[in-house]
Amino acid sequence: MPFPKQVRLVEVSPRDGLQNEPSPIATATKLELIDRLAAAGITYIEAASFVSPKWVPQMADHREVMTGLTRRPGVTYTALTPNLKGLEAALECGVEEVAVFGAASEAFSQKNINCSVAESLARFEPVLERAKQAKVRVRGYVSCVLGCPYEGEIAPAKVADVSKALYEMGCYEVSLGDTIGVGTPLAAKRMVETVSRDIPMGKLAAHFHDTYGQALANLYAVLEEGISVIDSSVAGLGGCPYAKGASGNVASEDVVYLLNGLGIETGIDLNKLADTGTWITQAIGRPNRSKVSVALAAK
Ligand SMILES: CC(C)(COP(=O)([O-])OP(=O)([O-])OC[C@H]1O[C@@H](n2cnc3c(N)ncnc32)[C@H](O)[C@@H]1OP(=O)([O-])[O-])[C@@H](O)C(=O)NCCC(=O)NCCSC(=O)C[C@@](C)(O)CC(=O)[O-]
Repeated sequence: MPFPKQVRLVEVSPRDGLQNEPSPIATATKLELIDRLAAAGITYIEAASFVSPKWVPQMADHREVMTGLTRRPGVTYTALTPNLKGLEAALECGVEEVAVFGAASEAFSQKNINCSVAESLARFEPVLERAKQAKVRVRGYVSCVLGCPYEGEIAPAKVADVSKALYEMGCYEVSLGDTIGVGTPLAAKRMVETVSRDIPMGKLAAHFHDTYGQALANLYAVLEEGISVIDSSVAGLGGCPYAKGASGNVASEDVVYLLNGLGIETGIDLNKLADTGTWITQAIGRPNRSKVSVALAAK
């Protein structure tokens, strides 16, 4: 299949990128990050997470983040909502889109959201219904699509089952998460090919972590399959608190550089994005894991 002409980047750094940070990050820093990302041309930003502050303390300021945003036209600001409680709180903050998050692994589902995969799907149904009433779109995540920190290998058929359930429930897009970044290109290709038997390719997104340095190769493989939505995180920030060994998401700057080289449009200003990566890593005292950002800064 030819590469897509355009790719939409879903920037997850304010949520996935920061959620695992042990020291509190000021709300003002999060807001500045979100605004700098939008100024660089990112049109879809996952800004916060309406989860329990006991589980993920770094996301405890979700209300302040969602209500403190400077909303730029053409940019969607979204948040994770694992249950009705989270959705109601997000709606109060005027959120226009949310995401539910499930897993293809039973053990990960228990560790991450304290319920089985079947229970999670039952929990998401009223979230989807309420969101529909409120005219709020819902994205679905599936974690551990290429491996689980507790169960090891995950069958593509299991990924397809959970993805199909989310899609049929009303999620407009399903994001396939290699939570611990263990995937390799052939496995990524086969997984996407299996899931796309039930869900149109245009409704799938790739959410790859770079723990084993394979994320860009895996993205290239699934772009060839027709994937046209990619989740990424500036400076490669990221990691899930409930996935031991999970490191950062693929760096947005590296993805944009790859896509530019392939002649695929994103509408993103790479230099501004790289500056944002340099700024946030300095602000929170983390190494910049984007090779492109580091290379551009050294020029
Ligand atoms: C899902 C729950 C809440 C279930 O947690 P639970 O303990 O089973 O829930 P509960 O309904 O029994 O409630 C327990 C307490 O949590 C509160 N509570 C209940 N719901 C909420 C809420 N929405 N917001 C705020 N508070 C909430 C509730 O009010 C109560 O408070 P208490 O009475 O003890 O004071 C919990 O397990 C949780 O918050 N987990 C967080 C998981 C998480 O955020 N993980 C990281 C994101 S997922 C990810 O990173 C993967 C992804 C998406 O990036 C893709 C990939 O890479 O694979």
